[in-house]
Amino acid sequence: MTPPSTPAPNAASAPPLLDLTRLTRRYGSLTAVDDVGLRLPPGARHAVIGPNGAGKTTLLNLIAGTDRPDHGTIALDGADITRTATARRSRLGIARSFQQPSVISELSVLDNVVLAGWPHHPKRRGAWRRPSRHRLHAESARGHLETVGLAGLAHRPASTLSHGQRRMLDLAAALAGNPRLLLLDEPAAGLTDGDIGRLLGILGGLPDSVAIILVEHHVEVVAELATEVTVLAAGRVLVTAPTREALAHPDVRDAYHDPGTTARSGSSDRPTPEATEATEATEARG
Ligand SMILES: Nc1ncnc2c1ncn2[C@@H]1O[C@H](COP(=O)(O)OP(=O)(O)OP(=O)(O)O)[C@@H](O)[C@H]1O
Repeated sequence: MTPPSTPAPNAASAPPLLDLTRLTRRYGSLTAVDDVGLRLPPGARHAVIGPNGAGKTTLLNLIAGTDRPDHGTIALDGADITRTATARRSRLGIARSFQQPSVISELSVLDNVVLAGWPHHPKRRGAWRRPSRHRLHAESARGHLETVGLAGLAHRPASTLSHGQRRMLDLAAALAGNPRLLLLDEPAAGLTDGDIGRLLGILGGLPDSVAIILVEHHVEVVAELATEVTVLAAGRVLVTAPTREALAHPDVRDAYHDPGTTARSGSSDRPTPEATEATEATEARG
């Protein structure tokens, strides 16, 4: 499974898919995201890692538009979207999954995806009173359920799904908007090894037209999926580099070993043994 790492031939002249410039978000005296810059080409496979409280989720919130920066800019395809509403960003192709899967338990698995895709569907108007259009929505939703391996459970109430299945449903709902940029917040959290394997297969199989920013504590997932990694520490970019380089970077190891310099809360995600294994695995691959 080799994610796309080579930009398209005209990538040098085209604007990056996403361009973050000096992005800063403060909560009172705490600077959660501090002067962050990041450029991603279309189809990027990019991971953001860092200790608890490093600012990873806040960064995703700023990109998705559910939070606003105090300073800095966000551009999508060269257009400034810093002040663009979340719903509009979603229609422009930014989708996300959440740390806690956002699933509507009362609805069926299929209807969760239909609902998520509704605002994005070209034939959404009047679909509620036109069965043929309703069928179109259901067909594309079924396609996304197939992608995540839930097609066989389409008519089950979402409340009956396991944690791993809810995560896959959350992913199908994110895919329902046919995103160009998929923001994934700890998609492997709480998954069994088998589920993580399935997740890797699904994400690895997504087309190049979908760029991914992956926030993840499982370093082996990062090593498998990402071609480039940004390490955040106390809101700042410690390093952005190709995955193997970033995971092996001495500052990264120091940061994870010295919570006083980076982590504000807890240190459960110190990936010391995993990072070492993942780095070795990445080195072995290439
Ligand atoms: N709405 C908020 N109000 C005040 N402080 C906040 C808010 N959101 C986040 N923070 C603080 O900003 C810092 C960064 O939080 P964030 O959730 O982005 O970190 P993270 O890297 O995603 O952490 P984790 O890995 O634990 O999810 C933390 O100190 C957090 O407590």
